[in-house]
Amino acid sequence: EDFSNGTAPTPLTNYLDTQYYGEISIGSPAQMFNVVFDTGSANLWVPSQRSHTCSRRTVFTHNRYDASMSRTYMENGTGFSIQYASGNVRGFLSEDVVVVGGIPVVQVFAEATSLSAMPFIFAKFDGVLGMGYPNAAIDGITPVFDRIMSQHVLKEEVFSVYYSRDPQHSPGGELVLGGTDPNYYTGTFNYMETKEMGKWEVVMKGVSLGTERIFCAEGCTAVIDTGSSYITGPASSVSALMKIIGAQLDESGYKVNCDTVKTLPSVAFHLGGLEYSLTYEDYILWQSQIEGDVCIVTFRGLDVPPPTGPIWILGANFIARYYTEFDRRSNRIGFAVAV
Ligand SMILES: CC(C)(C)OC(=O)N[C@@H]1CNC[C@H](C(=O)N(Cc2cccc(Cl)c2Cl)C2CC2)C1
Repeated sequence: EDFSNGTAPTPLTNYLDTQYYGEISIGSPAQMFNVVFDTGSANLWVPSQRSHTCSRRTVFTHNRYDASMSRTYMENGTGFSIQYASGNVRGFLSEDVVVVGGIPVVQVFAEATSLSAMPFIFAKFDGVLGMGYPNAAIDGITPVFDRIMSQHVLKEEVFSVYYSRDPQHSPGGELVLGGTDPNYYTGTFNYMETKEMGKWEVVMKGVSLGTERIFCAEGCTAVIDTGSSYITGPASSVSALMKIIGAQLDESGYKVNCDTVKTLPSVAFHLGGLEYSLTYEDYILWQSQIEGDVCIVTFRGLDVPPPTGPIWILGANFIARYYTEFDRRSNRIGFAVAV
């Protein structure tokens, strides 16, 4: 990929509208990995060849980084662990040449030696490339995008994300470093300042069902998280919302009767002076399964304790409808209607 015009695109794969990942390389010669570009975190980790738990070839189907095969590998060895809400990753730090969208950087990253079964057993991707701010980075490691910005090769200090809405679509999505891709949005961008320096989050003025603003009426925080599949909100608000639309909660989330889907109301998020509405087409995952069609509602209850919470997390299903530009130069987020 030549990024002579100062922008570097990476095509993404869309797995079931819930996981969007693209290819990067680490090491010389290049070892390829599929990673989620996650604005909700700020570290890069991939599975390690030097791993006891992941070494059972039968179970482990992901690519693993092999330092002994890279002539540009530099040892670090510091311990590393990430505690996700839904699981954890443990390993140690290494340094090597990482190439994203054709741009090479010398990067400190984590070789994962143990991944919690949940949720990584469902992961189609190998690892995670955090696109968050440096202050969110564990072990104070400079994130990949910061290393790229300091090379002054990008036209603008921004990156943009397109997520397709159905897996058959090709490409399943696109990450652009340094700009936006007019092929994937229409109209103009509406920008809003990030709530505080160092997080991809904005002030939200309310959540409406139909025309009535029923949640977050006094204002709350919305995190724009490319690494989350769904929309999460305070459990009490989400369960009230699900009750109104007649969704039932079972072990794998909220479901509605597929016959009622077309009558479901829009849910709107009031951000930066505009209402961003999602129709049932945006928030219902219609899955044809053996025992018949299942209609999953892509909302989840999640209570994040203060001072961080209460927050709403707008994930892949929101980004699939609204093309998103993350602007590090002006610390703002822009939305345009995705095509
Ligand atoms: C506090 C801190 C640790 C920084 O928080 C985070 O890193 N918070 C991350 C915020 N973004 C989503 C991340 C996440 O949940 N997963 C797991 C995941 C997501 C979707 C689908 C699947 Cl299968 C999986 Cl495994 C990583 C892949 C991005 C956690």
